[in-house]
Amino acid sequence: MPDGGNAEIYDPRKILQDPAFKILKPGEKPSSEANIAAFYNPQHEIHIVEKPRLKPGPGQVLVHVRATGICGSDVHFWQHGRIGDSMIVTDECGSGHESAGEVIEVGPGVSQWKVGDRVAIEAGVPCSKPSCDYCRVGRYNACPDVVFFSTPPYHGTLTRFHLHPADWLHKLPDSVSFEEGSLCEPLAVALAGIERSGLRLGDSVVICGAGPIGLVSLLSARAAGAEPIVITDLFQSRLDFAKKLVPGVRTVLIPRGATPKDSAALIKEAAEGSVKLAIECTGVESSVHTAVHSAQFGGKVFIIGVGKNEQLFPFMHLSANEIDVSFQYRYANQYPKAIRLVAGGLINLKPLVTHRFTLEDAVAAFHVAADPTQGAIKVQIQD
Ligand SMILES: NC(=O)c1ccc[n+]([C@@H]2O[C@H](COP(=O)([O-])OP(=O)(O)OC[C@H]3O[C@@H](n4cnc5c(N)ncnc54)[C@H](O)[C@@H]3O)[C@@H](O)[C@H]2O)c1
Ligand SMILES: OC[C@H](O)C(O)[C@@H](O)CO
Ligand SMILES: [Zn+2]
Ligand SMILES: [Zn+2]
Repeated sequence: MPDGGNAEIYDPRKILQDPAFKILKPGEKPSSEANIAAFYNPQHEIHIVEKPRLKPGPGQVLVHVRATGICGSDVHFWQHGRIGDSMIVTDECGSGHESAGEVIEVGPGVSQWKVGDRVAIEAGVPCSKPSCDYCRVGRYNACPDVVFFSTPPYHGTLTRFHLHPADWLHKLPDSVSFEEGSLCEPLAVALAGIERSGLRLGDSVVICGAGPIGLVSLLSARAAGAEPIVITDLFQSRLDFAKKLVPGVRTVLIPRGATPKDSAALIKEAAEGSVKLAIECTGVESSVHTAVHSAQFGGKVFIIGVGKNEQLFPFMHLSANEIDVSFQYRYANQYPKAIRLVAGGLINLKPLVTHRFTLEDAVAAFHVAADPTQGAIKVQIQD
């Protein structure tokens, strides 16, 4: 953990060492109004904890978190204890980074927020120092000192009261619910991808994977004017969900064990040709290859999904077809745009929430999110 700045202010050890920090036993009732949260640990346990309700310091705001979505990465950290080589669960760690809530207290020097304001919480807080090249040029998702709440060691926003820097909250208009505000986080991922992919009106697109990220990418690609749009998945139920969400989308069920070339042939048949842009939202090697074989000469494969550390690439096919490959790492500068698109009615996130739980029942919510047979798209925890 880097020293100084946000890393020191949001030092996770302070909460773990606070006498008010307590892990509740299964079934144990928290005291009413306690600052409860869902934490996981290196033993792959998940539980409700009580933690201190901190006072906002200079430049900080205390938010009553009203809605939080469970992301696949929250489930992954709980069940597998790590993502890649750098994000490793080594202690009790708070989950959740898709959140929106209500300002309940402001710290000294905070003038832009008042009690009662409704906000979306941007979970990645970069250092913002002028000496940081990435922060200075606005590519702050690359800040080496970023505090990303819920990525170990930093505790997440799935808690009743969350302390946040005032500059990294975004106002929600009255027409945008807390639920939609929290969904602006995965939407920000998709919007960053759409922006950097260079998608233009009328471009043909395939989206590989119809999970939450594929679905918000679908909504974004539709709003950006892509046509036709094909979406793939291994599960018909996910494709049916996509079709309900965007009736004009063309769906392709990827047969288990099919070669990427065969899968790409199905996509090309559905799209009536090779596509200009393939947005990969699984991170699975065979799906990345399928995306590559679906793209036209001079097209692009834009990879949002994350997966195995090392993957093979169809090198000569990419080379002989001048196919560009790009990646997305989280997002920068997308929240205001996400909120405008939702408020303006261009993107409707509401149907994505399939399950709702109270904060006290967050552990049950995680079990539903982790069990594919439950058919959840987005599980939300509301308080
Ligand atoms: N780049 C980023 O900053 C960023 C941010 C958030 C999430 N992600 C990643 O995006 C990916 C998608 O996230 P999600 O929450 O939608 O995950 P998810 O697991 O819910 O959805 C993935 C979907 O892909 C489908 N799938 C799996 N293999 C497939 C294949 N071979 N062909 C077609 N479909 C296939 C699955 O059935 C599932 O419906 C994950 O890898 C996640 O870690 C990346
Ligand atoms: O939505 C943001 C992502 O889930 C995060 O990057 C996470 O996967 C790792 O920190
Ligand atoms: Zn996430
Ligand atoms: Zn920085």
